[in-house]
Amino acid sequence: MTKEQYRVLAINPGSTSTKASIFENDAEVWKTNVVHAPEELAGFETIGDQGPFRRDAILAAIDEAGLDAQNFDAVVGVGGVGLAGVPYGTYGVNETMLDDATSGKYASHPNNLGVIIAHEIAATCGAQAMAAGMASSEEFQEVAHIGGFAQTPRRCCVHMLNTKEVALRHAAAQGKSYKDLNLVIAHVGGGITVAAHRKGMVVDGTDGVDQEGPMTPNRPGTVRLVSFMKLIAGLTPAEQKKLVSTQGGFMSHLGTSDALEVKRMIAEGDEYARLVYDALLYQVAGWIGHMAAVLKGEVDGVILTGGLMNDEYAAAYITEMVSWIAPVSVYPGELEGEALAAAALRVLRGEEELLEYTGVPVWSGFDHLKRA
Ligand SMILES: Nc1ncnc2c1ncn2[C@@H]1O[C@H](COP(=O)(O)OP(=O)(O)OP(=O)(O)O)[C@@H](O)[C@H]1O
Ligand SMILES: CCCC(=O)O
Repeated sequence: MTKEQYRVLAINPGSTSTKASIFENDAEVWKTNVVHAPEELAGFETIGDQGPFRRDAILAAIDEAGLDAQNFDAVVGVGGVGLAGVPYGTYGVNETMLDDATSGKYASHPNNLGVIIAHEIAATCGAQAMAAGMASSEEFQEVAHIGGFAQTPRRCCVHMLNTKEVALRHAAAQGKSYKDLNLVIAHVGGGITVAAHRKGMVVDGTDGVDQEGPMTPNRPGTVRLVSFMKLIAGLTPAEQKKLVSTQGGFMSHLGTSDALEVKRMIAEGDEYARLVYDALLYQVAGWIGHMAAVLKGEVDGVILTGGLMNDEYAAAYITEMVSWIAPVSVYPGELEGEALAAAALRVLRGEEELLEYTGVPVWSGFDHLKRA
């Protein structure tokens, strides 16, 4: 039986902070972004070890706000990048999912803590634990899976949660359905991904974690491989991992991953900072062109979203380069809390089925095409 009012807690752990929001039906009544100092996180050996610390930080923030941390109908965590490539949707958190998120079998990323924390908090209050917004959800067309080595297939690792929510709202504002439109959507934030959404399916997209696509504030994106091999020669695996996941992009060129700091440098007349800032935007525009080709030029709109799109200069720079493709719409920031709550509410209201996570990816390779 459906209720008139649902209360949902949404949890979204990122690399340096944990975002949480409480929704009463569609209204966000409280939100927080608990920032974790690097020295606090440095004390944990694995990302999984950070779970209790981040969970307690959220519960303390709810308590400090004088709110009830118990009476939830659902606690929903971001599915993120660390789960199997299952169809996009909203899933009940089960043991298989917890095992995959904990082991880092598919990817070890702070997002993995979303479903773990959701499960723990839901268990204390009899709420349904859910996972939504899996970046790893598999919708690629088959040709997009081929990588440059047989051993390195391409896979989906796109900012699904924010970009699909933005696309749903963009379509609705035009009196259309997301499933009617062909869109190229660039999420330009702390991480950056660019994807081709064909009639509601992400048929191709850059990989935000495996380093493909534009450079980001702290990651390299696609790099020249032979030069890269020279760069990492002599580094340990741990040093290599740190280099590619935190030391690229603005960080490599300018010593900061904060785009606002880069803008301050530019305002003080730093010409190199200007060039590097422009280069990130130039690379985003280039990948938008790539995804327009994936859609064979049949593009109804280009959408720019993410934190960096708060900067009018940045949005205008990309728009100038890609507006020949299709009309460009800018949705600065992100709607991830809203997207998580909306996913949970659709299930609670009976509008959408709560899916069962099997841990079995829908795409598992090309064996069915290979000759014996
Ligand atoms: N007005 C602005 N101008 C330029 N950059 C901005 C502005 N506001 C925020 N940013 C930048 O946006 C980035 C953060 O974006 P966002 O909040 O989308 O990232 P995130 O949530 O940490 O990661 P992700 O985008 O991968 O989910 C930071 O680099 C921040 O400096
Ligand atoms: C989907 C990519 C997430 C990230 O950039 O960390």
